[in-house]
Amino acid sequence: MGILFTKLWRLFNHQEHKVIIVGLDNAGKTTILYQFSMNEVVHTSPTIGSNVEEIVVNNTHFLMWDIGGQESLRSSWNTYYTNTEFVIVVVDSTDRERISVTKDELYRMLAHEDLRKAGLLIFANKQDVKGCMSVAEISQSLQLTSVKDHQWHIQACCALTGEGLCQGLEWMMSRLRVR
Ligand SMILES: Nc1nc2c(ncn2[C@@H]2O[C@H](COP(=O)(O)OP(=O)(O)OP(=O)(O)O)[C@@H](O)[C@H]2O)c(=O)[nH]1
Ligand SMILES: [Mg+2]
Repeated sequence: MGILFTKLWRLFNHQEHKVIIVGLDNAGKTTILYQFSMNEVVHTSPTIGSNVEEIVVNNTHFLMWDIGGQESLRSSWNTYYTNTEFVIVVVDSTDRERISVTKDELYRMLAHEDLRKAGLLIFANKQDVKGCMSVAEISQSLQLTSVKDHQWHIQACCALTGEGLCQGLEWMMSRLRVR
């Protein structure tokens, strides 16, 4: 009875799932947010603060916060963590020099109490650029197999064409279904 009630409540309640999109500056976070919300590539400039959009997929509502990734802004990412159900980390797959910085930021985030239950989706973005890091390379650099206390998934994508973005969303939806 309890489970049935919970499922019915979710069905009619249009519960919103909070998502934060983080990653280093220039990774493609804002481009991804507007591909999700408008289905087009917008002209971006570095985000100071954040952008927020509601994305509805098959009656599932996500409230997505895209947060500026410049170094000076990263210390305030934690002000967005409360009630976050999914963290999307966007990686610029062409940026080999800074993948270790992404790794440090990733583990700092995962250790935060407010993100204890959050799922982790990693977008390996800019796959259109020749010579970029593959999903396997990024997984290894980020040591994703050592992440045991969060559900995680890594997805190759190109925010300019939208390729791979839907698969990322589908993974989030699949996590919601098994709850
Ligand atoms: N080639 C290529 N360029 C991309 C892709 N996604 C984003 N870009 C470009 O990367 C640049 C940065 O994109 P943004 O979306 O502004 O990056 P951001 O992560 O929001 O950056 P901050 O707001 O500074 O944290 C822009 O010039 C985008 O057009 C992609 O998949 N491929
Ligand atoms: Mg931005």
